[in-house]
Amino acid sequence: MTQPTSTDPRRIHIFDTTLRDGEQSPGVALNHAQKLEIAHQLARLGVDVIEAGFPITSDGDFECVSRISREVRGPVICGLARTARADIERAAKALEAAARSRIHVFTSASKVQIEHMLRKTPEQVIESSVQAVRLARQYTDDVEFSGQDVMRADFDFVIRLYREAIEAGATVINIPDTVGYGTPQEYGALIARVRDEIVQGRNVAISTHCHDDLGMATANSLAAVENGATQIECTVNGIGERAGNTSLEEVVMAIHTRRDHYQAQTGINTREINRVSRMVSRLTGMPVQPNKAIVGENAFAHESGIHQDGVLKHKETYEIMNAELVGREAAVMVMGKHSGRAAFRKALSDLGYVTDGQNDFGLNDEAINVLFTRFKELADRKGQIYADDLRALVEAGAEIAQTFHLGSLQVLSGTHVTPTATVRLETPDGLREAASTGDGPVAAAMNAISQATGITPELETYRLQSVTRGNEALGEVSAGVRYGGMTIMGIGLATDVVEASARAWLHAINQIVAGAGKSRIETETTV
Ligand SMILES: CC(=O)SCCNC(=O)CCNC(=O)[C@H](O)C(C)(C)COP(=O)(O)OP(=O)(O)OC[C@H]1O[C@@H](n2cnc3c(N)ncnc32)[C@H](O)[C@@H]1OP(=O)(O)O
Ligand SMILES: CC(C)C(=O)C(=O)O
Repeated sequence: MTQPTSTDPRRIHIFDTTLRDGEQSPGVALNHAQKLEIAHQLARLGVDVIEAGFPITSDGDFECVSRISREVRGPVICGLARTARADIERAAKALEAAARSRIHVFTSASKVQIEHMLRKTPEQVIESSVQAVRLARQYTDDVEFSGQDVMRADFDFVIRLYREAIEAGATVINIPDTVGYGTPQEYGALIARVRDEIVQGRNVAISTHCHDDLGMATANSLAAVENGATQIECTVNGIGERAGNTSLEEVVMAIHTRRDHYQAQTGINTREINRVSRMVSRLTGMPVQPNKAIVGENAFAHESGIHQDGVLKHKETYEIMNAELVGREAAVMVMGKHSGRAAFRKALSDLGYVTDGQNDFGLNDEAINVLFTRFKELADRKGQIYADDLRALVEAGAEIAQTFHLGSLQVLSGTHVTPTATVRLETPDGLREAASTGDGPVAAAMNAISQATGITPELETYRLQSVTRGNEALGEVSAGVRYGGMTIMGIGLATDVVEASARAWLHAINQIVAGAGKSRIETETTV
């Protein structure tokens, strides 16, 4: 076996407590099948330890830890226990079938918890902890010891408590900031003290267990790594009691991405991170916030034109890690009102409308500019623009040179008024305006356009469908018209169905103009 050298990165063990502390999230209760599914995925992810449950809690929890012990191979399987004999014996029983098992014994370290919750003296806490660790060691060589709430405890007492636990046989000492009170500097300093005063020279691992009450769980865990911790307790998506625990994905990717700084590595197969995140979110019913680091929907998305342009030119301008590395698709360009021409062009190219600058669909630079203006108008109203929106946009508007552009449309309609529409069209020769009534707002808009253009086709077919998602979905109108012996299909697209109808009508008229020639329009306009 190769001996590690002093320059090898330190190995940080990932202790996953999604199934124990994570399940303590208010409202979450996983059944056996769900826990087993998550445990198998955690094994694929490559965590070092799975805290499978707290077996004394219920027969169900006991049975679940037993099943995971029987069926999941790879990680150490751990069960939680208070310092009570019954808890330890129950945990030991549940872990019997595990290939490698750990009993995790915990007490309390802070004055407030010792006095008001345990109702013991500090000496009694030390005594019961020593007894508990010794008992646990009768069942396994791997015993973890925790004193809850260390960051609000007297640090001299913490040092005494942990020294006694190590003497009694604890092999991992976990330093929990149970209520998320510590700052990175304070927590790091305590870990350094534990390392220097009681762990130095012994085969005992220092572990972190941080809560996110002040949003510092990840920073605190990493501060501990900088000061000698070699195990991080964490949960997928950071779920857990109250504001949750340290996020597994955050610490793992921080250590990976900043290995220059931490000089450390984990055994996690990072490509499984996204899968486990989605699984835990689905099974717990806890959605992941979109801006959540690493696993949030927006974590690898770029929406603003300047960022999109930068990323298209060189990914590293705005990315510190590859999305593929955590099992996600390459960075996504979200098309919206902040997007610029570079991203718009790329999106059209991805959809096959522009290839290597060549123009397969009649999309020359001018056409792209026209579409881009239309895209911005749509984005202002609709927010996010999806691929289907872009397809519809191109197919509705790009293939012909438009003589008439819809400048504005106003429609008055209701239960006791005659529907009336006023349109303003932009043409190469200036503005044209007209107003008209109709049986409904759509007919009024079409009549007004016909008046303004001087072209009145006959409407043969009319179809309205929603082409995209959400409340602000684009409506696409296909209007089949007859004019001069020809059937022409006009397509119109807008979030407003009357506007989509007007655009379809105008699209058909523009095709008529393109086919018939300018003199014909002028003639008809004067009629
Ligand atoms: C920070 C953490 O996440 S710790 C883990 C928290 N997780 C859970 O509590 C989930 C599972 N819990 C349960 O199902 C129950 O609380 C049980 C089964 C553990 C205990 O249930 P009960 O016997 O009804 O006790 P109850 O929950 O009301 O009170 C907890 C008892 O444990 C004692 N206790 C708390 N921590 C410890 C400890 N580390 N060691 C020994 N006793 C402890 C309390 O002092 C209290 O004892 P008391 O009843 O003599 O006052
Ligand atoms: C059991 C301990 C480690 C715990 O969950 C905490 O202190 O938050």
